[in-house]
Amino acid sequence: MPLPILTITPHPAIDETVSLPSLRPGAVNVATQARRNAGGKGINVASCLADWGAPVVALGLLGQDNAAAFEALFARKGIADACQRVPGSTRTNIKIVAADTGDTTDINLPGPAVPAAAWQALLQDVRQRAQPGQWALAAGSLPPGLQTEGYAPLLKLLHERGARIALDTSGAALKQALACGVPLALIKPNRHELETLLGRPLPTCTDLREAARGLHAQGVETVVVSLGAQGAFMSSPEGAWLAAPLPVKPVSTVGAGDAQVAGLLAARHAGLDWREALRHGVAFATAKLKRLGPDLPPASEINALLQAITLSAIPS
Ligand SMILES: Nc1ncnc2c1ncn2[C@@H]1O[C@H](COP(=O)(O)OP(=O)(O)O)[C@@H](O)[C@H]1O
Ligand SMILES: O=P(O)(O)OC[C@H]1O[C@](O)(COP(=O)(O)O)[C@@H](O)[C@@H]1O
Repeated sequence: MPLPILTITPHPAIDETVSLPSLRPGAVNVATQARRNAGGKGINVASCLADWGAPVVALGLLGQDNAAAFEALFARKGIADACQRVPGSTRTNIKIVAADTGDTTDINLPGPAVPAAAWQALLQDVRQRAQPGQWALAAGSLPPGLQTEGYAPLLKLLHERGARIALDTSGAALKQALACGVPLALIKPNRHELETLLGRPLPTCTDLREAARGLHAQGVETVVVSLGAQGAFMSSPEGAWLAAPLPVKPVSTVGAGDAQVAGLLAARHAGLDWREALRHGVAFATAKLKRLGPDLPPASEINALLQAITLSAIPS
């Protein structure tokens, strides 16, 4: 029985997606529809992994007053629910999808402050569950109460337990996590997040290659940079590649990055190499772009996308 993938989401969200014909700031905007679903980075990754058939345990911190949407998602997909419940409600993040431009505008709110005891309980649970060689993903921003110490205690714990650590976060949380010196198997910033981290623009593949070299020197095994409509870049111990985007008219870009992380993890969990992992990442993300919410289409659709992906090797 393969070890399940652990996803750890300290700051989940209910995503409220509001569809508009066009977004006019400062005016009255009349929506054509709205939908709410359980989300947040590690939750979305768990959801895609479960759709693909990979075993997954969701850890994190859920507000006890509106946990039902998450519980329903976990039950529907057979995701093991190991989330701590904290006082209050999980935050709601607003996603505005404008039909005319195809752009999505994200308004992400802060969740309730996390009591120290809930974070300690989460760390204790991770200590008991994580096994040598097991894939564990820490994902998303950090809620009020956790921003000072950041991801460091969690990453140190996972490293002590011998887990293979993937991290998908941004801003100060990413900077702090890299500074704590724990070796990471995978990070997946988007281009903007990596530019913010390094404080310089990274417009070309050469710039991305150079940036990845610096991250490898800091103990990051593989760096995947999602490039939106330009595809995705990977620098790994097996080589560096640029994956061309597949032609798609996105229904919403929310969760595309999370689907990409799920594809990367699904492939590595199945014993595939990094090159195949990049292909799975792009296929999952492309499939996700075609739909709202946290679900992937059936495996047959993903497999068809996998056949269409082209990778170009980037010389070192
Ligand atoms: N407009 C698009 N056309 C084709 N592929 C896209 C498009 N937008 C995103 N993707 C795919 O989805 C992946 C993740 O999207 P991206 O927006 O970069 O992630 P994030 O949500 O983390 O910012 C990209 O690497 C790419 O493969
Ligand atoms: O953890 P953060 O950075 O606050 O972001 C949370 C938001 O990101 C999402 O996980 C989507 O992320 P991606 O579009 O990068 O895949 C939403 O479900 C959620 O509202």
